[in-house]
Amino acid sequence: MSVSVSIENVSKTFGVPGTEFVAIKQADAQIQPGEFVSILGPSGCGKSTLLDMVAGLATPSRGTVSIHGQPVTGPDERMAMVFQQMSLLPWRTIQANVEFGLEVRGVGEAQRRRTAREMIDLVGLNGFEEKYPSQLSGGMNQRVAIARALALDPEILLMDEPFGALDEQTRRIMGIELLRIWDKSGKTIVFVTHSISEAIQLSDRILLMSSRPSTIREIIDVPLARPRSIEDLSSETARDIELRVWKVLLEETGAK
Ligand SMILES: Nc1ncnc2c1ncn2[C@@H]1O[C@H](COP(=O)(O)OP(=O)(O)OP(=O)(O)O)[C@@H](O)[C@H]1O
Repeated sequence: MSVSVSIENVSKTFGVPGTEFVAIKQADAQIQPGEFVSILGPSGCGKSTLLDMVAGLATPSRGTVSIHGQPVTGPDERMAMVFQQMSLLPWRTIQANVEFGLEVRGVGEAQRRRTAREMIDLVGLNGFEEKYPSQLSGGMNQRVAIARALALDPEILLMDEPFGALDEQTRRIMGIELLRIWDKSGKTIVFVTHSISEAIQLSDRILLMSSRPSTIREIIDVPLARPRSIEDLSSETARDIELRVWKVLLEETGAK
């Protein structure tokens, strides 16, 4: 099977000569088609920067990010991004928000309406099509953001702390929903999170970054069967992974 996302020898430096600093020193990882991979690491280590480079929203200072062997040179139709901040248009209905990206792509109205309805259905928001974002909860709005990204039918869904602003219970439930959608759609998902338990709940593998100037310090397999029950997530295997991640994070932040 061909590699979906390849991150090779990537570094990222910000600033101008004299005041520049290295955010990412060296990142290497390969993500397979259909995989669910989380990026986890200390605060400010470069998780979003790495995701932005995969998305083509930032350019590596050195090295290459490729999708199926083709270097990423900018935003690409094979990828769609979901951010933590609600990026919905408040003056548009839920239906019109989900249609937005399709409209930009010039998709005809009938097709747009059909696809948007399917995606609204997929994220469990049937009946809310004519509501506005302000009439929905935070979790529901994030479902809309996911529906809008999925409407573009990307091969790779890039998610930057999409549930970071939600309470713990909603977050866990959104994770279960996301896994259901992932299972149905077969998309590759790259998911940035601060939450160790969320990474264990969701991922096939965790890319664990060091502190800045960062590297991908470890790539951790999450060998829990799917679907993952609440018991699986508090099993010895899950606890061992959590402990292993915590040890690295505390060591990286000098807090051990
Ligand atoms: N456009 C930019 N210009 C200058 N510095 C930047 C830029 N984007 C990010 N940085 C810096 O690069 C480093 C990595 O930032 P990034 O947001 O990728 O980290 P993160 O791990 O996602 O952070 P957090 O844990 O806070 O979400 C930080 O020190 C940040 O201030």
